[in-house]
Amino acid sequence: MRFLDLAATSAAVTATSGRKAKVDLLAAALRGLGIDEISIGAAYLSGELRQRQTGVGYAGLRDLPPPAPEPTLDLVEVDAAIEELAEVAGAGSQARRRALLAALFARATADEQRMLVGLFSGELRQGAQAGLLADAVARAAEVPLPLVRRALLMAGDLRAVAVAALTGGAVALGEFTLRVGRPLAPMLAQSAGSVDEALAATGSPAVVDVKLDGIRIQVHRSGGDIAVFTRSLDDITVRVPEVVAAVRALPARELVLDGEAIALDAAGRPRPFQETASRAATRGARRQAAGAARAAVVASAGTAGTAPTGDGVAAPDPVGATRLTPYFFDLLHLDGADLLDAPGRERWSALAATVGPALVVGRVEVDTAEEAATAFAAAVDAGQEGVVVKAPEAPYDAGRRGAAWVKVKPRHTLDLVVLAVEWGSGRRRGWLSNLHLGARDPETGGFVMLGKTFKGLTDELLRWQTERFLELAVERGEWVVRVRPEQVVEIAFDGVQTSSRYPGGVALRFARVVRYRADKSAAEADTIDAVRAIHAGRPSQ
Ligand SMILES: Nc1ncnc2c1ncn2[C@@H]1O[C@H](COP(=O)(O)OP(=O)(O)OP(=O)(O)O)[C@@H](O)[C@H]1O
Repeated sequence: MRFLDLAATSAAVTATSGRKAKVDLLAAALRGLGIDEISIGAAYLSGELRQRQTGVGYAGLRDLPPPAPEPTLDLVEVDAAIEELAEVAGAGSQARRRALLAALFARATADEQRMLVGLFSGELRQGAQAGLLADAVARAAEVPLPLVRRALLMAGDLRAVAVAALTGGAVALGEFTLRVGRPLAPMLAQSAGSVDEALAATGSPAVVDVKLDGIRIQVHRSGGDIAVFTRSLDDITVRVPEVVAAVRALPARELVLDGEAIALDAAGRPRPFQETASRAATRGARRQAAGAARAAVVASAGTAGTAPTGDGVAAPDPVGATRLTPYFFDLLHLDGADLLDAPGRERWSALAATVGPALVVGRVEVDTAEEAATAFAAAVDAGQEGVVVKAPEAPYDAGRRGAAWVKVKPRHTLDLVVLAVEWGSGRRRGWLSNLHLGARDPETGGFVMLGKTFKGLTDELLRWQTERFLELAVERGEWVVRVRPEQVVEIAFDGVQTSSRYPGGVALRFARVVRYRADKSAAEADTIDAVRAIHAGRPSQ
């Protein structure tokens, strides 16, 4: 396929507002791809390059050569040129990279150049696009959408799924099953303002789990090989040897466990979240592609105290003063048996029998709202973040945010995306301070602004965010710096009010920063629908 045709599709998708029309455009483009172009085309249509690192940043995209008058590039050529660029290393690499980039851009027409800039800068990478593309793959391959979604959750890799669907149809998609060692998208929770609301969503009886404010861990064990993945499927095995050691001691050969790792003080109460988070420090860690993740489980993880690096050299002890304790709340695989579709109660019995009472989260079964309220109060008194109310019989819905898990915290929080930042004044002069906050709009793939805040920012956060947002800057005005919508921030607020000031018609009351979320991408931020649900007093997605 000509690169120009793909660029035209991408531009048309952006310019079209209806979801169905977008999916139609994407499906038509997918159908037009040759076998060796599917992986490349699927990546470009979701706004990504196939190469994770190219060494080309914003600065490298200035001063490009004038566009070519006629289109000559095809997809495979563009991908090969970028591959060559990505492989440049060693002395003189910057100049060589610049020359290769200039050569590629000189062959591209104006529309093609725009597409290339979007791909290199990451501006085309929008969460909703990946969702649309799953629909488009189903349409183009004429297979049921749930099959594509399921394969995607198991593989975590849209390109592989697109290739399978378009070349082997439903049969090939069926081969993406749970594989020990390959991380799968974790099940997510809806959010409610009270335990009553949560119970209304799950039904009674329900189980009420303590919600630990640590880091989500998905632990895969195959014999002596153990790998630990975060919520965003980053491999953090070498960073958490104490988790590896705990799982190594369990009496099972093959396991996939879901849980939370948390730092506790001597009295068993949670230490501040930042301490736990610093141990995982996933920012910059690369998301594991399916293949790399498989390799990770093969590279046997170390025992507590030392952390072998990839080449077998012992790295300094990552545990330091902050020891993490794992607590598990789900079991997805046990010694050859997949448990994803088994009822929650069965998964819990198998989990408790395998890991023992010391390593499971606190859970009680409740029949009434009063019992649930008591469990909630006990969790909060113990210094925990809240509870997750769960429907006891529900299957494990990988990657879904259904009504079977509903979290309740004593205060509202949302994970929003920073759209722009204002320069501070007075004591904050010279620092980027007031954040413009946006919720994700799954319909358009864009973001809807909900308000601004500069509250809750420590000096350390101000320093960090000034550096971070200058990195993400796309337009530097005198007062406001517009940024690429990539940084997720957790915001606490007192309520949602109707507002004529902001485009979504709603605004947050007393928004303040809780923390930056390095473990979430903008595609996973909360949606405008979730904000509207809070406004209307319903559990939200
Ligand atoms: N007992 C538990 N059961 C399920 N999830 C739990 C439990 N304890 C802590 N958690 C954490 O709560 C999260 C559930 O909320 P959600 O799926 O919305 O993810 P999230 O957006 O990361 O949530 P949050 O920011 O509230 O932690 C899980 O990702 C997990 O990390």
